[in-house]
Amino acid sequence: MSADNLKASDSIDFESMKASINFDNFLSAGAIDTKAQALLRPNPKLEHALTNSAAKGLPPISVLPLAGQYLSILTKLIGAKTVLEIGTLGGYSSIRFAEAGAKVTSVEMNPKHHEVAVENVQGLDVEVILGSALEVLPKLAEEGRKFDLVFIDADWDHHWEYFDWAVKLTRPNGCVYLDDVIPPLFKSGKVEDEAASVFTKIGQDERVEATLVPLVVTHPLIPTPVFNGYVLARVKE
Ligand SMILES: C[S@@+](CC[C@H](N)C(=O)[O-])C[C@H]1O[C@@H](n2cnc3c(N)ncnc32)[C@H](O)[C@@H]1O
Repeated sequence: MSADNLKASDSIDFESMKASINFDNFLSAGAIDTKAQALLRPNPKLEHALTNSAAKGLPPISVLPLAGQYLSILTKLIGAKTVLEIGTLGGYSSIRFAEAGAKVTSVEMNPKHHEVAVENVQGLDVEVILGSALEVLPKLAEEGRKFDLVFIDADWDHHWEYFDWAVKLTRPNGCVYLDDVIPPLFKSGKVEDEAASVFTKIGQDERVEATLVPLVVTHPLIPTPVFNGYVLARVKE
């Protein structure tokens, strides 16, 4: 469908909409992102976490500030008091959840990342468990642990396995946030059936209702806008 196929209506600013339907608009993603930074407030704990993580040689792959703000808002909106995070890195997103009022349990397999995260989350209600997620999550389930929100942000090869455990570990009407679901679809260079299977599996999972939230994101270290997205699932009662 081209922009010209769209019908004008009294309630829609059709000219603006037409102007916004242009593939080249993606080239402005960086400028829009820069403007949107105005939504953020200074946060010394987060700034310290980034500086300390960089000084200790951790990769700059924590959630971006606006995404962190989103996680904070989501935590508050659903009144999450307990958050499970898979993939801690230096604890940037853990800090977001904790400052939003949740007790955070975060799982990290890399000892160096674990050590830096423990430094960065000092003073907050964050437990960083050192271990591989597929070993730690069954133990948490055995202990009968349940969380209000599970945030999955580790490697991309085990999305379904993490999601499956996350659902088991989420209380009824809690939610699972599975990050970075778009880039793995391009792993083989094209979006093929088998790569889409995480959507198929989640779609067939009667324990949840879920949706894809697609995003265009910009990262200071990546020259082009990135097509990314996450799955947000509600665990049924
Ligand atoms: C993208 S980073 C997490 C970023 C963090 N959530 C943030 O926003 O600050 C991914 C982290 O997951 C960890 N990781 C990867 N595979 C893992 C696994 N199987 N179990 C636990 N942690 C894992 C990596 O070592 C890395 O620190």
